[in-house]
Amino acid sequence: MPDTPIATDPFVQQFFALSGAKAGLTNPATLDADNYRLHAIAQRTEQLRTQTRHRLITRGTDRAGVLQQSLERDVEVSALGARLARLDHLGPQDCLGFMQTTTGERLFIGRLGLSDEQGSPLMIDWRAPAAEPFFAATHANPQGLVMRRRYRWRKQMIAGYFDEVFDLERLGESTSLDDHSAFLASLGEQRTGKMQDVLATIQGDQDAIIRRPSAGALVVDGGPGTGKTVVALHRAAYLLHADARVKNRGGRVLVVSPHDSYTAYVSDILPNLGEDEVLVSTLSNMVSNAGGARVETDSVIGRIKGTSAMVDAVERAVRVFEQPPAQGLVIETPWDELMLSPDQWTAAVDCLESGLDHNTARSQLREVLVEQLAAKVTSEDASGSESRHALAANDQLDACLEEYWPVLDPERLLRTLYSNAPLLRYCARGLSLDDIDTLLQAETGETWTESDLPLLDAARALVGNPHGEQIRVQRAAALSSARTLMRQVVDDLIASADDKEDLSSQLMNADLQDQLVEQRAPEEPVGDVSAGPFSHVIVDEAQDLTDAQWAMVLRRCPSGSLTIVGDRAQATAGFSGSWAGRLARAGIRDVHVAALNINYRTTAQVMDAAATAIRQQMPGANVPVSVRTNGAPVRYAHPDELEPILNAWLQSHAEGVAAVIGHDAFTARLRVAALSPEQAKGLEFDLVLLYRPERFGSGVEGAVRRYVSMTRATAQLVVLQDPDATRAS
Ligand SMILES: Nc1ncnc2c1ncn2[C@@H]1O[C@H](COP(=O)(O)OP(=O)(O)OP(=O)(O)O)[C@@H](O)[C@H]1O
Repeated sequence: MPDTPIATDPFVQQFFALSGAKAGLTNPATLDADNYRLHAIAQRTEQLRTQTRHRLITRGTDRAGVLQQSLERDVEVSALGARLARLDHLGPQDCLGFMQTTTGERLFIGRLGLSDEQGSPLMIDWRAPAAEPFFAATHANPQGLVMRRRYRWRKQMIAGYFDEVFDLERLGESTSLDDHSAFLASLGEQRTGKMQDVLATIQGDQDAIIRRPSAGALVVDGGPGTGKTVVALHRAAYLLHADARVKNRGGRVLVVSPHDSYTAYVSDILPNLGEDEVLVSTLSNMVSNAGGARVETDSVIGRIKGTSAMVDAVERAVRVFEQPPAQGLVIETPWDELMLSPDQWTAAVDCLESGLDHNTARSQLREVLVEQLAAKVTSEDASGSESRHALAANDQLDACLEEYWPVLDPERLLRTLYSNAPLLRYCARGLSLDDIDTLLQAETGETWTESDLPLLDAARALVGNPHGEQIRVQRAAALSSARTLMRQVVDDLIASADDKEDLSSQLMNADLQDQLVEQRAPEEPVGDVSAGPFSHVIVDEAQDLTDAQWAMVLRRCPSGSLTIVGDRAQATAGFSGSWAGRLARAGIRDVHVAALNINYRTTAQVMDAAATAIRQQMPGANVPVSVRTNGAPVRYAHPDELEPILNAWLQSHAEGVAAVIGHDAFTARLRVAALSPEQAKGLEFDLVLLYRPERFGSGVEGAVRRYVSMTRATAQLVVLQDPDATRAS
């Protein structure tokens, strides 16, 4: 569509409310074309909203005739409802900016795509291939662009914009050359406690990672503040929209978060990108009904429970309860004594579907054994269905199953494994004898700890629901009686209908009857959504996952399509070696690594101090380069000065957020968080106060805690330490 400058047109809405230097430098007439397009977007979205609302009302009140039409109407009404919900959130503020190509075209880019009535694009969806140069063009490779403009929206108005020019000769009048300075200034803006929306300013190296195909395992490796989380979340939205493999596998994406504060911190980003369905969750929260797990305070126990040897031990423990009888068994029936030999038992087990959990396999095993035994009853004694019926209720067969394939409860199995010395020694073959003894001596309280949860998850996946068989039996009985009732109702309806042929052809349709019956039967237990499977899994702060946690991730991602986001220098337990080596140990091979090297969060002053802190223990740590070179110097003060420093900052800053890290007795207050170094991972604050960092621990662990904490600061870092303590940096 042509963008005709119409500065004099009073009906064109104005979208620019520029502040600061930009306001002074910009000639309003040069923004006419922008206003015109944004106005067109506003009008078109309003038009589509009105049309959709109208159609929804008309269809919603349609009196549909035959059943088929009524089903079609319901489907359309639900689709219209979803479309209206999307349109309600769409408007000019979803326009990220535009790019001008060497052919003179201006292409506007949006969070979603939108076309005018003739089908010409008003804005192109950011994930479409045509939008790629908007993010990817660089001075070295302008990708056919003369310039690009990125908007900075505040409260439905454009408060600023960043122009980048790639071809000065072709440039018209309408740009205000500011290259990176305005973008850099925007990085220093005060934070709100929620991750900011940065889609409009995604950088070329970040964009290239976001758009990588989903197959296999991609590691995004980068230091603090390099935009790994930004990339992770935008990649989730991109893959859901544009990656055929992810869409074909059901389009379910999981983002594994390191802790609940991170989940809350990033919670606006995906909905703002139009994705409400992505599950963002900690691994602990994915183990449902575990009764609020405690933090693991014993690091040795945490290490042991995090090993793959313990995951293997859980699996071996389940197999202990699946052993065939050593001798033949006798099953008494009203007609005869039936023999069940160990070989017949094994043959029955071989008939089971593969991949079933223990308790489901038990139900199937019972059915197979009933069939096998019923075949031994002669037809003179009983019919097939009589013998099957009797065997299904046979107490001796039940007793045999209870002995050789008992119903298991995952929680009890895990507690037994922890406390039963012979069982643990038999099952935990990959653990040293010392580790086994340590585990046997450990206190197992009533509540689980976070290090138990991956093992509990393994136990649940392998064992299944202990009440599953009971539920299946009840549901089968309810379905059977509902079907009988339905048949009677159908017969009665046919007998009294005027147009018998049409009604009977619809009602006798077996699918329809099944649907109606299903609605009457007790609900199938709702599956746990966090159990997966997911078509793609993104793991943030992946450097900290234990082998047992990786097993949890892989259980939910059978395709192995993973984005693994992390920084080896931020691994609290240390991370020597490569990503490929670490991940191979967790069972992930064929790994590709993409690096991010520019730090957008922390000023050079803070980053220098943090680099010194980490390099004391890890001389080769991959420390990123800060994009913002100016900033307040790191301030060092006595711990007693915490309150005065904090209060002075709160008084002089009406907005912004602060964090006190490492002070157990400090209570969080409005705009001030109280965190441990672990809880601070992934987050950021305008002001960070590091409380007695010399107490964060020694060696690599202590250095990593200090490094992570220091690199949370976007503007000011204050280190509060005793004067005689060694400097944290
Ligand atoms: N392209 C960008 N445009 C604007 N801001 C950006 C961009 N990339 C990253 N940022 C900002 O930089 C900060 C750090 O980003 P992010 O949290 O994604 O980094 P990270 O690599 O995950 O850091 P860490 O490992 O320390 O948690 C955030 O404020 C983010 O909004």
